[in-house]
Amino acid sequence: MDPAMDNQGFVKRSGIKPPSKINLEPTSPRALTELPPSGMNARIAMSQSTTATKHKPSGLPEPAAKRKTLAELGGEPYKPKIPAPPSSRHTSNSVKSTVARGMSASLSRATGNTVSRSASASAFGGSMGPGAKAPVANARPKSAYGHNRSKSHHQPSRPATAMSKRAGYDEDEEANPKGSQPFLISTNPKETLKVLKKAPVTSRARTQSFEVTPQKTFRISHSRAISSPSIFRPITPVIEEPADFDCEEVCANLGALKLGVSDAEPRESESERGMTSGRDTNPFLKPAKPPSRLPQASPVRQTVNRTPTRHPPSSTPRAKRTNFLNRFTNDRCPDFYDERMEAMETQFREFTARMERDMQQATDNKETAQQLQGRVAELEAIRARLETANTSLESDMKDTQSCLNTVKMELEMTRRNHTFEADDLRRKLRNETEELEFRQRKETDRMQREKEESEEKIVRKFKSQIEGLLKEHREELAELRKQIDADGEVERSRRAREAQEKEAEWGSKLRAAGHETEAKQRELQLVQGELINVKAELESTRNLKTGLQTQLGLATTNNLTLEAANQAMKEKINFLESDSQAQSQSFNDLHKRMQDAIEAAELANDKLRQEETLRRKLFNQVQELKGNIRVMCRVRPKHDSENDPAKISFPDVDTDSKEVAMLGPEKMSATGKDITPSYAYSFDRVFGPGSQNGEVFEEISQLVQSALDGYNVCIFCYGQTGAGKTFTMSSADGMIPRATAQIYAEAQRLEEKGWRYKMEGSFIEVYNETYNDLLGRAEDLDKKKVEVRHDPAKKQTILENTVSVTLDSAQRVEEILDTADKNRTVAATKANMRSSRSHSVFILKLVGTNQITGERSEGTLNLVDLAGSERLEHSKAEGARLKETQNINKSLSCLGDVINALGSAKEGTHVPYRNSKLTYLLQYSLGGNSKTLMFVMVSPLQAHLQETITSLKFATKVHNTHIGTAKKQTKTIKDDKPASAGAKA
Ligand SMILES: Nc1ncnc2c1ncn2[C@@H]1O[C@H](COP(=O)(O)OP(=O)(O)OP(=O)(O)O)[C@@H](O)[C@H]1O
Repeated sequence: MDPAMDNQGFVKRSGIKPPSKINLEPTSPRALTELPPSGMNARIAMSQSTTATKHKPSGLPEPAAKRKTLAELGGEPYKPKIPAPPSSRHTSNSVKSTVARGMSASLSRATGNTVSRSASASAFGGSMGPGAKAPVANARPKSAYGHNRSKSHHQPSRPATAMSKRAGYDEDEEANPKGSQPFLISTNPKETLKVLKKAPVTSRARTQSFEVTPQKTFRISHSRAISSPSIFRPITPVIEEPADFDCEEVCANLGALKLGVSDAEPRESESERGMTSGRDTNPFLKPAKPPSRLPQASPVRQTVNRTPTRHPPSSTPRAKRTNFLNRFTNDRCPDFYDERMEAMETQFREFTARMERDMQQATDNKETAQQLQGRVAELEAIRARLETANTSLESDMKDTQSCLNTVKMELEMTRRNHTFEADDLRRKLRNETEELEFRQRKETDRMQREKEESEEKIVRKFKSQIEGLLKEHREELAELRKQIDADGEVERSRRAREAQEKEAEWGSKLRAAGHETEAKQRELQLVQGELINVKAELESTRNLKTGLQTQLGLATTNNLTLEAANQAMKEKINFLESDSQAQSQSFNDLHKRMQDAIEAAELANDKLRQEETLRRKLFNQVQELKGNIRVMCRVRPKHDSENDPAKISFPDVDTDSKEVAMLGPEKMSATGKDITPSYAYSFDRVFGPGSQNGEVFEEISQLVQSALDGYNVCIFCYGQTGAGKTFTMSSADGMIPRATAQIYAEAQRLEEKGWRYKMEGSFIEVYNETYNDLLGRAEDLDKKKVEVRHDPAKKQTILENTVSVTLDSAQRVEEILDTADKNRTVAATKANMRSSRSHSVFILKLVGTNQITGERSEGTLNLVDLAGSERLEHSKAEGARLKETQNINKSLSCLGDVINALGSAKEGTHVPYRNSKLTYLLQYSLGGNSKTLMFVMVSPLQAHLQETITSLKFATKVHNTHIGTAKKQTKTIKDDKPASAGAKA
């Protein structure tokens, strides 16, 4: 990793400010490494350009780039070199490379022109010392100069110049018998002097001067025209001497020539101008002034004056040559010599001054280097400190990490404890709610009893009062009758007495009339005539008497009646006059009490209705508290024919009956011990093998009640084949008949509270992902296409092409079950074992209306007997069985997915109801608006243990799912619209 990045990270963590990047750079080993010569120039250029912008933390001067001198390259100990001025560093470098190239080229030429490039390099090395490399790498291969140099490398030989031919200097050949031998000149003056001292000088040579221009010319020139051919044959240019070469003219020209100053690029000129350009192109004949193309830096010029005093004795050919040259020069060009000497001295002084400056700068550089080393040491110390801090931070981080892990573990523990506590609380809540429910039920029963008792009491009381009143009235009437009878008797006897008196009166009258008649009879005779008259008169009198008697009788009767009536009226009047107040008071009281009793009965009824509503509400709240998805487990008993029972225990059978534990087969543990794995599961209720259907139904009866109250309820049995699903759900005393019987009884009971229920039942089978109507005709079973549609607005499922039976009596349920059973039996004969290979769904729609309260409720009860789950590898099913098993497993898995999705508790989560026909059919009976109860059926056999554990795991997953709060589907009657349904039976 980049240390700077490291440091930044460290700063963030520790707050210690790291040194700046620039500050660190010198500490890096690379910064301290010497660059190879080929990289020098680039480095210098870079440092020059970047130092201006870089931050200098210590304020130290930028150390001068250390460059190897040629002497260093040659393996000599370091000596301060004359540095070029900063602005001309690049140029100096190129000068060096040019020098090197020039030298090696010259060498190539000098050694018979057959030396290869490597040979020239080795020659350079030989000259400069071991280990030195020719700086060819620095050369630009495509530069014009380089190109020309390359050309010159391959030149087979330097052609002999006309001048040399013409002059025919034997001395030259003598001094340098192998031809012209150029000297290799170093930029190091001492080196140069050394070379020059060793050089053989002819007696004729007076002055050999050479110059080093900063650009790329390194030239040794000598006055060839006036000296005998010397060893200082010019490297360049090769001059084509004109045919009329005149020594005098050359001297004259030399007078104008400032020796040591020449064309900056003679070689280029040479190549450009060609070797035959004549005198005009000869640089020696040009005025010697620095060309404008030269770099701004003044060229380093090294001039060695080889004065005669330093020459060897004149007896040597070299001395002779020198003397000759001096003499010649002094004789011919004294001014030029003086000027030249002066110039040389000036240059020497300049050179010395520059040497001193360079020495001073070297010393400064050393100091700077030392300071930098100190800085490097400081930075190293900082780095060490930072590393220590980093290490401590890392250890801190590890500690923090371990703390974090501990905290995480604690958090996990707390969470687990919390879950346990929540479970406990939930269980406690459930127990409490159950207790509450129980109390509430008891309270309701008690109130009901009290109400009935009070009603009975009131009725009894009223009855006795009415009876008392009636008795009183009867007695009064009897008395009145007796009195009337007695009065009638007295009247009758009086009337009879009156009649007897009248009779007696009329009898005496009759007797007197008879006496008179006898007297008169005599007289009759006398008066027989008169008698007949009298007889007639008598007859008429008799008639009158009869008439009178009849009139009397009538009058007597009338009189009696009138008297009786009169008497009754009189008595009545008397009676009424005496008791009317008390009687009316009594009647009023009686009426009032009756009114009160009726009002009390009304109030009691109202209260009862309110309590019924409250009971429903409380009941459903209790159901909600119990959870909208509840799971119960039932273990069927072992049949006599079955062997090898599984080890199943019920740890809390005496208390809650909510746990079941299975013991797995014995296993050998890693430590070599026999261990028996135990699998414990907890549900809302666990029924052992001894439980009866009635006991099971008691637990679910409340849910069935919810369907009447307007909820969608779904009860399904899940488990492997033969675990007891059908026995629990559809046997003669299973959940379906019990549920329908309860619903019917409850609907009857609710009638007195104003509820009228309409109940319609359907029985659908899902076999191989197709719907079949189990209440239709057996022959249509596989022909009729049953359609299931949904009404999302009403959240209702509509079955088309199915028979739905109205439950108008308890017997209808039995009929439904019989028909369904028959159809399944038919199907079972058609397809082997179909009954256990299909899902059967009994759907009971309950629509209730209350005319008194105006309420309406729509609930559905779904009782589902699922097909037995089976593992394919276990069943080894093939063909049709394989397809059945695959369809069963698919639909059961879809059921699991639906419950999972419902439990994800995210609003808008997609619930995959459409993935199977079963879940599609139960869409509105599973989920938010419904209450679900799952029975997981368990086989008691060891052979089914694995399948049992799988079923129990699935059930546990369902048990841990929370599917939201169910909503009651109630409306007022105004909103009532008939629910659509399938074909009616
Ligand atoms: N609780 C129980 N008490 C007595 N017998 C039972 C009980 N449960 C189941 N059985 C008997 O076990 C046998 C298998 O039961 P059942 O047919 O109900 O299983 P199933 O799970 O419905 O099987 P399938 O998935 O094949 O329909 C039947 O003979 C049934 O009478």
